[in-house]
Amino acid sequence: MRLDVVSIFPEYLAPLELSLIGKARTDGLLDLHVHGLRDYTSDRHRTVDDTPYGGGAGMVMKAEPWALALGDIAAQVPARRPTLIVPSPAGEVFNQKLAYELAEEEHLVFACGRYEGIDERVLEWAAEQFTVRPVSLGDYVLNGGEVAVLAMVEAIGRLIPGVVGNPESLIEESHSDGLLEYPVYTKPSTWRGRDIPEVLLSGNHGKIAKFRREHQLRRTAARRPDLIAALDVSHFSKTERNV
Ligand SMILES: Nc1cc(-c2ccc3ccn(Cc4ccccc4)c3c2)n[nH]1
Repeated sequence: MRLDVVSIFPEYLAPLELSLIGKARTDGLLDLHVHGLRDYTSDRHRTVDDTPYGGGAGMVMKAEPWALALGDIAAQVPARRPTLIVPSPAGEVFNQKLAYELAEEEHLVFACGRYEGIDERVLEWAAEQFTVRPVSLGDYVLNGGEVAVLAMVEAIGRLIPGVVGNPESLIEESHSDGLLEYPVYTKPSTWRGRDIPEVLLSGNHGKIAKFRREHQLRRTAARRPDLIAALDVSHFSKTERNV
């Protein structure tokens, strides 16, 4: 997968050189390029923003540098129609389902806005050669798109085959089956007077699976009842429907 990120703070994306995503890049599983938007300006001050039409506080990102940057990227990779992800408070909310969907794409481009956002005409112009998707990280306000891109690239990148060492770990984690994950424990079995659930020492894999499933259901019901409501009844066994 090819990924391009455009930002006025390219150094903000440095964490993507670390850990699993960094290794995936050196292994050639992810082809990630970060671009500085100011490289697509032509004035002495490398201007990327201006005052908003209609008035109001703050500044808006000018369209031309974005069109030059995105046009350059699209020309570099004559792939199938790239998907342009535009982090925005006004976007569809990112979740594991969208992460899986985007992990299937050949080429993702991320446009990190700042200030009060990007001139809307950029998204209209980009729709000619990109599939444009405004995406929110959640219902809270950030100062720009970079943090959202770090989160999305990690969530998407780890789903690419070969990035995560043991693909089985992708199956049991939170949200992969619509439920939150069960509690996990490791040595020592007694820690500061606290024991782990005895069943986990039993070696009885059926009982352990049952314990874990029950705790997924309890944890999800307690912390995220909205996820329970969203699940189809076929997701639950007959006994679980009465939990
Ligand atoms: N989930 C989520 C995403 C964002 C986000 C994404 C990109 C940008 C670019 C500028 N801002 C600042 C901003 C704050 C409020 C209203 C308009 C712009 C951004 C915020 N906030 N929260």
